[in-house]
Amino acid sequence: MNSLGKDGASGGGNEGDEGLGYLEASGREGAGSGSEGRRVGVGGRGLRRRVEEPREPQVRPQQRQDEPGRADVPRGRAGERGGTGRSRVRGPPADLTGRRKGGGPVGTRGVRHNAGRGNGPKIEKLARRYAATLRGSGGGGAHREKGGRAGVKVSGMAGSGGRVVWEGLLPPSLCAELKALSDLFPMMGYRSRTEATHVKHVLGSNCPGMALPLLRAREILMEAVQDHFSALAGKPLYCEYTGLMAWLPGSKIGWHHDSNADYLEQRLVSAVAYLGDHNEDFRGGVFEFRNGEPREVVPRAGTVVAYFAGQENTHRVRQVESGRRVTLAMWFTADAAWCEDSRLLDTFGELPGQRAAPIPSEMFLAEDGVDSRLERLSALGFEVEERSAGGGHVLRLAASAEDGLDDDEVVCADLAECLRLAVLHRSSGRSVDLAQVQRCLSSHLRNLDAEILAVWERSLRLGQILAPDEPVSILLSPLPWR
Ligand SMILES: O=C(O)CCC(=O)C(=O)O
Ligand SMILES: [Fe+2]
Repeated sequence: MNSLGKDGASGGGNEGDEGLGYLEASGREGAGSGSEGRRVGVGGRGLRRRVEEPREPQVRPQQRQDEPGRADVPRGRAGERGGTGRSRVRGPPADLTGRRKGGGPVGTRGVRHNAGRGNGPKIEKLARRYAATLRGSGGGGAHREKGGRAGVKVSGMAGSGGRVVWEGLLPPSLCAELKALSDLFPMMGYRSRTEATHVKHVLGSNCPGMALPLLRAREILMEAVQDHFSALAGKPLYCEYTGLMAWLPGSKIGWHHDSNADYLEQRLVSAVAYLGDHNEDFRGGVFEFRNGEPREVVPRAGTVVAYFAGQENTHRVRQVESGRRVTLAMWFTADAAWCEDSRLLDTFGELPGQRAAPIPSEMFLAEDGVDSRLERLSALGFEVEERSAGGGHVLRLAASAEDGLDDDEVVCADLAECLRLAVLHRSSGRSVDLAQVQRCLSSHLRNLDAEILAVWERSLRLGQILAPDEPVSILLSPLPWR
């Protein structure tokens, strides 16, 4: 059993999970090739394929006993995701996907990660560092906060059991990078009409360098949470889960607290960073506590809400009406056995990317069979055609009347490359042709991957691999064509 298998947003897992099976899976991107070339983009109805049972556990639904949202969310209805009126790309009907087999939440009380495997000394080092943080905080996290983080506004601490809102904790450029990253890895989330991008998905992809901004943001949140909550909890905290979440139209979550199931009981503190702005990037999706102050958190890029994961912080997220609400969700634990760093280190060893294998397509299929990458491509205004001869995909930016530009197309190795080019093209503007983007991106990615290998070698601890002021950019930095 791969220890990382007991992972996922639910933090629990299923008996019999194969762990990070996708890292060893042989399934190629674009399975189903060999058929005639066909459109799979806008209006192409997605890639129809019979789906193998996934070896990677789907990120499981967090079982919320007290969540009205779960029962009334209809699952598996084709064409239901989104609802923004944009053109839809549909995949095979739900009965062909079979992808949730064995993926439901299973109580795993007593199941623990084999976190110490090969990492005993590293964990001790971590614990020592956390203990030092705790001592350094002078027993008053809140006090430090007030004088602390330059430019960060703090609210909501008084009498709220440690509940805190940091405004401007993540810089806008980092939020933009993370939103782009969420566009690039839109794997199915642990809740209906959501997408999730866990740090392991990025490290295990063929571009581990893209994990840099995620690790940087993880570090910023981790430090803030440790400063504030370790002292309040009276014990050191470890990061237990780090993932980007994209909430699509129709998604919501009813009243719940974040440690409300057997397999979530290790969770002590929750932190959610908002990466986009309410009423600009999306409508709806306001966060609300049932009691106490602050009662409501209106998402703004860079704002972080953090709170103890117990019942005293029962909360909900109101339905997202339109757009894409992207967050960075992190949970923290006092139980070293659940430390995410050690699970990632177990899986990737000293050098991420060395065990990289394509993430199987099943992980991108929603309950209604929609391939989320195709949906993203469609939303960005691209079509994809799967080629029969020589494999690969043709990525096509359809000219629209407003652009006054010709159709532009390029051949990509797989859907992951299609998405990278599409996202980057969007961020660089339509005057750039796709072939130029492709040329620049491939050298940029080589450099990035070399960079992450270098920083990984410099430190064993994930959260320390980036110097605090090191600029991090995967897509949105000035690239050669600008
Ligand atoms: O995205 C948010 O604002 C909170 C999400 C949440 O409550 C959860 O994932 O448990
Ligand atoms: Fe929650």
